[in-house]
Amino acid sequence: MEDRSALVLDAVGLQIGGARILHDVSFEVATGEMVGVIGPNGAGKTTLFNVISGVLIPTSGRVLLAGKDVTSRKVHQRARVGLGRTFQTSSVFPGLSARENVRLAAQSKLGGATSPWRMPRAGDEATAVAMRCLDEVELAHHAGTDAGVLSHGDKRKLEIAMLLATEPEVVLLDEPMAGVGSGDVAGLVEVIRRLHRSGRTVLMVEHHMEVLLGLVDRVAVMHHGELLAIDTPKAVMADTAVQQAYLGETV
Ligand SMILES: Nc1ncnc2c1ncn2[C@@H]1O[C@H](COP(=O)(O)OP(=O)(O)OP(=O)(O)O)[C@@H](O)[C@H]1O
Repeated sequence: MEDRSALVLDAVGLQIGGARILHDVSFEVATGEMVGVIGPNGAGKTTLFNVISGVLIPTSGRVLLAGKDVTSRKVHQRARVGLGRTFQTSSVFPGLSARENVRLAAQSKLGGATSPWRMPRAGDEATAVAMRCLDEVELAHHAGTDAGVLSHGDKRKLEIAMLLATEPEVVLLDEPMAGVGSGDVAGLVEVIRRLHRSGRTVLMVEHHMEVLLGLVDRVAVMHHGELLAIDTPKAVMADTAVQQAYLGETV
């Protein structure tokens, strides 16, 4: 399976001081697959994302992206191999329009220069990419709107558009539903579903269980820094070890 895997975690461990934060985590995500990551508070989900994206370097084990060992590579180097990530907290520039936000992300991919008058052609191309990405997340009608006044749901869509502008093959979504009003959930779910249908590989941490279970192909369950289970949503929810881990919490 390794050669058709977009992402491989091979016995990944992270020790900080005396604390064992991740222990022997191994799983593979196939190209085009969507996998959800769940687990009780403090289970290690964010740390796992940090290890995959290069924010943290594991103290043992390997991380492979598209077959390449990226274990010791930095965040921007992993981006070059096709990894993109959104964060729990909003990363948009509130005083810039939605289009400008995506255009800057596109420009960073197209050649680094963020000054539009120095690279007019790249600027035009970046604007075209920005409009295409905004369209993909159903936000084209807000292209000229300041990002700061968008609803939480639209800000999340904008972050996904900014991510798409960097053309990632593997997309990490960190709690995309966090802070999103109930009226915006369905639209955002549709955008994430479309990301998946377009052939991208998606890994998503999400506390909104109903949303997650309805979207993903498989669910990875973290508990005390270990991978407790990885299977279809139905099989995972029927797993007694998983139910035990969530005892006292709502699954
Ligand atoms: N830099 C650090 N030093 C020491 N302990 C840490 C560090 N970072 C995280 N931890 C601990 O590692 C564990 C896993 O944290 P992590 O944030 O990855 O969990 P999580 O599953 O994302 O939790 P939540 O659902 O609450 O966001 C927690 O017990 C946390 O306190």
